[in-house]
Amino acid sequence: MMNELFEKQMKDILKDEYDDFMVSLTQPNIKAFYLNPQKKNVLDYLNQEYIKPHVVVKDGYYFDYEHYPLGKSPFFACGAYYIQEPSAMLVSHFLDVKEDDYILDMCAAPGGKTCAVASRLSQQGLMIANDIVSLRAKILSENVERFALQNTIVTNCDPLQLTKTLPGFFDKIILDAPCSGEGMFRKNDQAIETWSIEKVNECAYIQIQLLDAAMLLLKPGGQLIYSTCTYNTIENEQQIQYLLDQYDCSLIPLKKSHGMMPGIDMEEAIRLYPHHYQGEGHFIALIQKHGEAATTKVKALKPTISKQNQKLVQDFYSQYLNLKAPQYLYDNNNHIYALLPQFPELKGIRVLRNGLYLGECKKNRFEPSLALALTLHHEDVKQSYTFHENDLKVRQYMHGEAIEGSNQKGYGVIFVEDYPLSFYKESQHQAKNLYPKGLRR
Ligand SMILES: C[S@@+](CC[C@H](N)C(=O)[O-])C[C@H]1O[C@@H](n2cnc3c(N)ncnc32)[C@H](O)[C@@H]1O
Repeated sequence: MMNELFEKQMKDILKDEYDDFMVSLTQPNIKAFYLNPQKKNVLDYLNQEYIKPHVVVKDGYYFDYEHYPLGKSPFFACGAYYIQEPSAMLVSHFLDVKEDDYILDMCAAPGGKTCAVASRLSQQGLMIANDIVSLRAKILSENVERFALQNTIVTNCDPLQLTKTLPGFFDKIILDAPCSGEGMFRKNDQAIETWSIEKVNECAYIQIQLLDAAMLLLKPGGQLIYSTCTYNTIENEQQIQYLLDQYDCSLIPLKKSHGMMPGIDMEEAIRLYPHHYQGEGHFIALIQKHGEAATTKVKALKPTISKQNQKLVQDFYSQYLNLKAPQYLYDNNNHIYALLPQFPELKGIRVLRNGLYLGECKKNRFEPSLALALTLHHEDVKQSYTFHENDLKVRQYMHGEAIEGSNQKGYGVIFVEDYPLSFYKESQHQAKNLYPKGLRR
């Protein structure tokens, strides 16, 4: 049952379009995905019959999830694509990403925008993806791993904490704010049930704190993209107006097409309604912070690793990979990460992932991680098994079974077509399963 206050609000906003809007809420929602630019030729392996290019997002596609459940394909587990709602995709689409930008995704879980944007950055760029809720930050971290991102740090904190450590540090900030979720009513019945005007006001209060924090964290000359999946003006245009009144900044106009509507008395912003645009409800605004860009110096995170653990990692690389071990290693209680030199020290902040997690040193050996496997190519590994997408062995492996082997003893990688799925460990003609228990199905 729709809330009467919500209905009145939507009538005020939409006027004679209100009935069309209500009809659109009874129609099925639309699923979409975008390709991982780090994984080549993925489209060649997908069934074109069930996918259709997104109207504006490069490498974005709609798909027929009833007939083609892409979330269940092993390609999904290989990080070949990310499944994301087609309106949400526009946020990263409208952010002008430079390869070496330093970017913060303040409210990042489960990671739809983080993965889209960080996969467009080079190894000189940096993404810090944060979420305040620890369980959600963990899911974010798993998605960052699946997408094979090496330039990304995952944190779990109140973004206000970051303002002390990294003021004026970021070229771009994504603030996909927690909101009252009116735009999700078609997708999620719970969103309807939990809506109230009190919730709108609570969200607006948190959004203001986050916007103030974002302005502190942003470099002069940097850009902030703000989005919500809700329709009321309190959480949208009024928040942007607050920024324009309080800070030296302006709106960058977003190009509208395919039924994207302007903000209310705010032409530069975008409103998405399901009766106009193929996707759920959304609001997006892009803000330019004025001022001369200056480089903020922050303390870099120092690589630290014992000689013994470094040797274990190097021995693993020379024995099993055709790659040199990464230069900057960081040892957190025998869990080894590959840092990039631009990673800042984040004292007092809960960090879940400091760049690429390589694996664990234990009992005088190095055990490689899934995260490392997911970054590899055929030519990077000394031994491997490659299967077609529909090969029963892939299903068996993902289920946790060992598979019959014919390679040398030791570690290798299972590939599904061109994409790594997991390490295995061979002994006695068996490729033992190293697919993490939590992911088996
Ligand atoms: C709309 S969702 C983000 C979706 C995400 N950007 C994506 O594209 O996958 C909002 C997120 O904000 C988080 N959140 C709520 N309050 C927050 C706060 N004060 N600081 C940071 N994150 C917060 C929630 O846990 C939730 O994961």
